Amino acid sequence: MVHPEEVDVIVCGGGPAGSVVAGRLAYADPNLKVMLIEGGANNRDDPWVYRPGIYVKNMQRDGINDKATFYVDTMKSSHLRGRQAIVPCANILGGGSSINFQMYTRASASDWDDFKTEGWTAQDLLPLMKRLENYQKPVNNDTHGYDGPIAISNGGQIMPVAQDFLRAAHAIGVPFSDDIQDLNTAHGAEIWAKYINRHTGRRSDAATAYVHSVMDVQTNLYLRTNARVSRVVFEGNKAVGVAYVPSRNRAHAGAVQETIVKARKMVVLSSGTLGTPQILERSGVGNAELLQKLDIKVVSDLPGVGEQYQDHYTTLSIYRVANETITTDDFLRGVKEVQRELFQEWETRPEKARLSSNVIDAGWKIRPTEEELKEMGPEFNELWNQYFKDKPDKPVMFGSIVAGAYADHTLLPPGKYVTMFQYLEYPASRGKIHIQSTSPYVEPFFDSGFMNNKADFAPIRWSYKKTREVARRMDAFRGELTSHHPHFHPGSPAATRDIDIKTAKEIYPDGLTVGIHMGTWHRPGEPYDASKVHEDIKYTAEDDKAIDDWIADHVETTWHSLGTCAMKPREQGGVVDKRLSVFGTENLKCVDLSICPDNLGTNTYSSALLVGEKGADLILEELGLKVRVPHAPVPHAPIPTGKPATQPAR
Ligand SMILES: Cc1cc2nc3c(=O)[nH]c(=O)nc-3n(C[C@H](O)[C@H](O)[C@H](O)COP(=O)(O)OP(=O)(O)OC[C@H]3O[C@@H](n4cnc5c(N)ncnc54)[C@H](O)[C@@H]3O)c2cc1C
Repeated sequence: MVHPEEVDVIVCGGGPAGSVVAGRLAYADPNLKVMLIEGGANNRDDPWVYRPGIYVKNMQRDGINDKATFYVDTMKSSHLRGRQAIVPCANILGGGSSINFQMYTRASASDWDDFKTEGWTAQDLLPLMKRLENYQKPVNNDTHGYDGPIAISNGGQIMPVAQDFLRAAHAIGVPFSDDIQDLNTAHGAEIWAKYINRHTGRRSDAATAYVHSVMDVQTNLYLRTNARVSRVVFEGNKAVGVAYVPSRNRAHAGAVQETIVKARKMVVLSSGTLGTPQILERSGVGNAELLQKLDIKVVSDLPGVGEQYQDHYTTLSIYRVANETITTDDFLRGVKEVQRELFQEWETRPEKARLSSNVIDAGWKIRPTEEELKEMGPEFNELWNQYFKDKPDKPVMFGSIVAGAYADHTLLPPGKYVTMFQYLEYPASRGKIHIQSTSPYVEPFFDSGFMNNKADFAPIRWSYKKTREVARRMDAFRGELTSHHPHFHPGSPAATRDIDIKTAKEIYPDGLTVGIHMGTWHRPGEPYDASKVHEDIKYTAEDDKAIDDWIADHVETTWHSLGTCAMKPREQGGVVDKRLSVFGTENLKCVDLSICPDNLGTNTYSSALLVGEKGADLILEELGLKVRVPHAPVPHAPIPTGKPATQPAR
């Protein structure tokens, strides 16, 4: 079908928020013509998207995998000891939901209330939180939904180390809960749910749920992929269309070749926190000074565009576990027979398969005790008093356990591992992104801002210690992978200890060097016994410094970008109002996580969907329409047992 040159609404960017808006609008009225323009490829029936267990491959930066765009800090950062941080972002239909780790969490109620915007309190949003969910777990509260397009379950299998983690977490004072995603719990551990449909074993991505579902039953949703939106076309300050270019400029001598599509009613920017501000700036919406330097005609002077970039910060520490532990290491290493077995299992029984999981089966949200706060220094205590103290629903850190090493396995010794992720949920640091050229092919100036506020070190340091205490109390624990821990002084009682001799001998029974004495290179120990661990490790100031250096050297994105087109008053640097309309323009909205004026303590897929649902309601209201529920049936609903799941099926 040749696509029309004019439609009613154009949605730019097919991530979770854009997919919700395009799908909800098109389904609400079959006469409304909606076009969704996505920079990446179509994700439909891509087995490297819908099989949950292979998600780590999406982070390969090998020049072949182009499901992600890698934003790299333009400048070296003194806060990262001279390092440049890298923030991978989705570049595929479905956005982050096609490549993410599928971990299901939700923001705390006070996070939405803190937006201080009419219509956006947690209470206002609760019906929309329920509307989007097809929650497939038993639960004891009334905050989840059961008829929505996005499936949430425990996946095909739960690894035994998850229970080991929960028992150890309980031993250090973090209680078990059946649902810490109830919008209120800020200190507790749980079996961590996933965006996986328990009936099909497939990833629950936003494009399948909201876009393909509608395209299967209606003809008014036009999908254009591999097309990068370069700018919004204005008449005066009214958005009347967009210009897009091929995502790769490998013809026309690299020149920018634009195609224009007209929008009769509205243009919606949903290109994500790092994409949307670039489109705005190329269109003449942003800091007038910057735009004039690039010879861009100013449509609306909004200095807040591209500012206040936020993320969550991840550090990870890797532990050795007993050789009999079930982990994904051999699958990830590429052991042929293991891969064959797991792929075959998925093809025949995807709903119960080991690959129908992200193997991140347990996790926690934690807040420090009064005693722990005393050790966290003045900078964090000041932040605590302002931000956390009176909001008992805000966790300071998240943590989760992966049954395997989240690392390049060619760099690791043989054996089995678990990875402890530590996530800082409300960093005080801020970054920015701005275009450097009018060309959509030129990389922007990017400053992740990671760790540029000193207050962010203490909670990560505290959390590293907490997860280490949990690891030591797990039955499976067999030591620390020293390369993936802080470099403590070898004489310090806090120094890490690698694999014990017994476990090492099981790996290399005929090895001639197992357990040799070689100074500080090896610290083989007596077999570990978790039942004898009662005391926490004590750290000196020098040890804390080693942890802080490790944080600066290794802290990474949690891929939870938000905040660059904030919904707040214009005079405070705001970019959109409470209806998500861009200040100083007409018929132009931003609907994605760039609109968050403050951080959200959650893995952000749920929030992006929610912003999409809210945006869809606001737009439909302006168009005199109403959302139609339930949404169109999601494709790939139960795959008949025994049939290859790669067949297109409804
Ligand atoms: C690797 C990774 C792991 C993650 N893990 C989790 C997790 O386990 N759980 C969780 O809850 N969240 C996770 N997230 C976060 C979550 O996926 C994101 O918060 C969410 O996808 C953000 O949605 P969005 O719609 O705001 O933007 P995005 O998902 O960034 O979508 C923006 C879309 O716009 C497109 N685009 C960009 N520029 C243009 C342009 N100029 N023209 C046209 N299209 C454009 C992009 O290709 C993309 O498809 C993860 C994200 C990543 C990247």
